[in-house]
Amino acid sequence: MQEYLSQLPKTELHLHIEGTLEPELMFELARRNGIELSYASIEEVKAAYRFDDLQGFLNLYYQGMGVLRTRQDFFDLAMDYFKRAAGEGVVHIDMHFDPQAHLSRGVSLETAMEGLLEAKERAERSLDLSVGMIMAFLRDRSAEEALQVFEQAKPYWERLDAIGLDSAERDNPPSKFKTLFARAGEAGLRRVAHAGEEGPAAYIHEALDELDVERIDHGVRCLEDDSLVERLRAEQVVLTVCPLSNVSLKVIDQLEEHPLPRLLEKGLKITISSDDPAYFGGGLLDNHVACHKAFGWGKDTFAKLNRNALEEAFMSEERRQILLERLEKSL
Ligand SMILES: Nc1ncnc2[nH]cnc12
Ligand SMILES: [Zn+2]
Repeated sequence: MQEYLSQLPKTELHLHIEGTLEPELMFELARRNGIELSYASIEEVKAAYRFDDLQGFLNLYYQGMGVLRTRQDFFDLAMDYFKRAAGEGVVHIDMHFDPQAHLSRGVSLETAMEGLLEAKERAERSLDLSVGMIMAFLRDRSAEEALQVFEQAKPYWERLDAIGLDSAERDNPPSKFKTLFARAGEAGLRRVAHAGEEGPAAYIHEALDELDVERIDHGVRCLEDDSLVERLRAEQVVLTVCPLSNVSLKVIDQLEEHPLPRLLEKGLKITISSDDPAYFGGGLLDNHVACHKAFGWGKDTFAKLNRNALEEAFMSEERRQILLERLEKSL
């Protein structure tokens, strides 16, 4: 099965590029930029990656990305991940990135954008990988700041696929960002949002109704509301579920208890992703292998999850057709 899962062309719709920062690269970038880390060794960093909840993780995630200073750092971060992902059979990644987390520590939008865009272009030329760009906004910061950053990013709008909404979900409802999402829609951008990870099922309804998003990142708490489940099924709204992330952040106790099998049984359009692979114990292939072990899923289920992801990915129709055909041949 491991071999089948390795060669299966896999598509990831939910990945934070800053969450791919492996401790080894963190140390290298710290050295390059003359930054003193609060960790003495790579082992110490890894030992710190035990979280009680989303906020516990976010504190380390924002701290870790402090080593990213130059355009080259952003390029290296992304390229490092793209190579690893392509090496394990990932053919497409829709990548979130968090400009506000860099602006707030004095790193310009241009520095982050130029480094990430260069890595995307290099990967698309030199690896068998396509990359979608999702500019994410931090929901625990103000709506005014988000709008201001979105306007500042105008020179890059045509190179973005979508905007997203992430960071601390509790008490930061989607409706807070209604104006931003309307503005992004007018600018021709697609929209996605994290909802129903730690926040209530009502936030999923709200993201659909008030932000007009086309997919929900996580969404696992939809099961608390039968009418919502029925709506997600009828509209075939894609959920980008992140199994290892949910275990790491204690959204669920253990993978065997994850609602994924129930979500599939209910006929929802499910995909799986790695979220922040450097922090949550593995990339997209590891998530596949863990689900196989926990749920006993066979080839058909994994084919379906990746077909779903390919159908919804931010990529050209030409590449989608090529990859869909390749997926069918790999079965
Ligand atoms: N799992 C997650 N939820 C919310 N915001 C995030 N930013 C990075 N990973 C995240
Ligand atoms: Zn996420």
